Amino acid sequence: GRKKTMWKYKEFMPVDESKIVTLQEGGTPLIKCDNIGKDLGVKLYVKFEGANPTGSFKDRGMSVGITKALELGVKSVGCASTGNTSASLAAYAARANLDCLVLLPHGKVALGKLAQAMFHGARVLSVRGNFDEALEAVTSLALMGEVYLLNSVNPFRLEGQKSIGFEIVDELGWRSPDRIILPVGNAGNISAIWKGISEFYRAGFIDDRPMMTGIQAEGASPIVNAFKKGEMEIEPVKNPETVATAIRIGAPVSYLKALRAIYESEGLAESVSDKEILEAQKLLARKEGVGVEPASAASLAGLIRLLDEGEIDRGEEVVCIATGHLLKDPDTAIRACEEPLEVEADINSLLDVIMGK
Ligand SMILES: Cc1ncc(COP(=O)(O)O)c(/C=C/C(=O)C(=O)O)c1O
Repeated sequence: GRKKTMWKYKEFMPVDESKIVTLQEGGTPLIKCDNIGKDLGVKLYVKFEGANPTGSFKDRGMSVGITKALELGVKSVGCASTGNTSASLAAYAARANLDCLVLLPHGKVALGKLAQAMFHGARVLSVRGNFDEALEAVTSLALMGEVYLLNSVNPFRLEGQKSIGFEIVDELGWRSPDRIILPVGNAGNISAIWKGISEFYRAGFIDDRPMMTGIQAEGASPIVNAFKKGEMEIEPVKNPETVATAIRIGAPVSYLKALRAIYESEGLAESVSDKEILEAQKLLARKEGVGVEPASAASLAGLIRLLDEGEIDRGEEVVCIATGHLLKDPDTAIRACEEPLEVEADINSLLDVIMGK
């Protein structure tokens, strides 16, 4: 049978099947997390998107996006990125033999992602500004026809990412969990997952839909602010700040789709502190063996916060989307730990250390 990839659902993808650019993305693990779930009193699953070819959910959207780029005959692709989009675009562009230009916010990109964008051969520009300013700049370039824009403002990206929703309901036995919780930055992913699940709902494959719950970092939470006021317009955050650099975004391009997904699904939006994010990141790694980058842990941090606030009921079945692999941001991981102790290689020195002398 066909390898477990997102292309199991190719009939729902808007691409000509013959020339798909793929690294066998998708088909990621849905990991039951009873250790943490029991403590919290919920039935907890983690959808581990770190298992994708370049280590984040972006690969799903890039596979469709680059396939369409070839269909459209473009020669060069581009994006602005907090890191993972650029890593994924660089890899898929290389595979499709397309030139690739990425604009990254200077000094604010996690090491693993920067290494990937550079090593896969993208032309990397380090922009003196934040992600939002970089996105504005690359969008102008795209409007001049210099590059084909593959940020999540490009609908083909969402057509790939909606497969996260397909896989969750398929794996649960053709039914929805009570709630899907995920980190929200530029807000493409929450919109895409809601779209996918709604397509299966309208096709009659499932007869219920989950509550979509978006989590942002306190220093970068324009969508949460709008949700709490019941509004459909956002106030962009001028200088977004968070240790979770993947979601250090102040003017999310897909905010309207995201708010619609949250309201339509009777979901929620909440923000969490950097401290809560880093604690949740460690909890996943040390209680479940699931290694995720900081932004991905925002989904668990949000679950904990919302349970404490009584916004989420004990006993709910919840899927947290872990959007990127731990290795993406090794600096933050190492900074959160004790310095390794240096020892001599001889047994006596080791025994001294092990015996706590
Ligand atoms: C690990 C991780 N978790 C969550 C998000 C937020 O998803 P969206 O709400 O769909 O933006 C991102 C986004 C990254 C970029 O926007 C980029 O790479 O330019 C991410 O890398």
